[in-house]
Amino acid sequence: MNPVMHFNPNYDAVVTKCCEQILVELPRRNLKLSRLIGHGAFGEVYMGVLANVTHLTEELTVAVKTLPALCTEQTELDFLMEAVILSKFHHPNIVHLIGVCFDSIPRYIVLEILEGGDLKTFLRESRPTPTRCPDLTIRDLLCLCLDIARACHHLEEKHFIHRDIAARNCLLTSKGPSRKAKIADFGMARDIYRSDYYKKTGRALLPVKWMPPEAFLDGIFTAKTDIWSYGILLWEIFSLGHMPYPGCSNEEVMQSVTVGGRLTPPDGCPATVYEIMNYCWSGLAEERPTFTTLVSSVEKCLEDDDVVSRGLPAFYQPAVPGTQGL
Ligand SMILES: C[C@@H](Oc1cc(-c2cccc(S(C)(=O)=O)c2)cnc1N)c1cc(F)ccc1N1NC=CN1
Repeated sequence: MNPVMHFNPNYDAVVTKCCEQILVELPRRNLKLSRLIGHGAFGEVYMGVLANVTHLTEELTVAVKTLPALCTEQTELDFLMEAVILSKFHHPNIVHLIGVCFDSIPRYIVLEILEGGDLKTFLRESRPTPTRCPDLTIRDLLCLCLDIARACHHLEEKHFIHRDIAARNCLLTSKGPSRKAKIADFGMARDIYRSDYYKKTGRALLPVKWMPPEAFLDGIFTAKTDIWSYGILLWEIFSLGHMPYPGCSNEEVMQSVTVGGRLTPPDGCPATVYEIMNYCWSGLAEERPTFTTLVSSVEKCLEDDDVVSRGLPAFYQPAVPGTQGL
């Protein structure tokens, strides 16, 4: 059946109307796109310059998500829904939505630019090499963990399930020591919210390696889903951007995790940090911590000199840390 037939034009008209009241429409003439940053789920993402933002700032460098002119109504609504979701959150560790240009084609979502780029790329670029010591210290890594824990705590307080907490969906304000990490992509939550299950339920498209057993076995998503994913994100950060369960297929990971298999600690990972990871990976969802607990646990690690004073391995072995029970 043609999926478009499912549309209830009244519903979509209402959604569009109410969204217009929530979103800040920016004058398109004030926005100039410059270089291509990359390709998002919808279309291209550009760096741009927004003029006449306020009487205080003449020009503002921004990131612009574009929606291809040729797209379905479903994709249009997905794009709109993503902007609505982003507009709901105001937190120092969640990307800020500046506004939209929805008045004509091509449609734009205008976001604050995070010039440090995505967290996964940053971690991989920070790995020591035979000729270069590690750029990052344990303290640096823990600060990144704390930033995202605070963002997730904000979502938890608003009873919002993100469903895709992962390094690829986090960005950095800069690559330097003053860097801040922010959650900057809500695509998974948007798709489920719009019940576009067909987009995500194909297991190949689900982030299985970041999901707890009840999610990939029974499709059960709760606040405790994000807790498990956050534990995987901790492992991504302390492994400096390795793929979790390296070399394993989604099927192999599901089989192993279901019977208690877990990731082993990355090289140089402090025992107290690995304890937090395992707490997040409790098989029973109700035994996992809250983000309130996680924020204070990571803060405690930052205050513990025995933890933060440790160095990272001088030279990372190419062989990625193994995994238990796989
Ligand atoms: C939508 C896009 O948003 C942004 C990307 C970059 C950004 C991302 C990568 C590199 C650079 S940079 C250092 O070249 O300016 C800037 C900077 N700020 C953004 N607000 C994004 C958000 C994410 F959560 C994850 C990845 C991306 N994208 N989309 C396309 C590429 N990355």
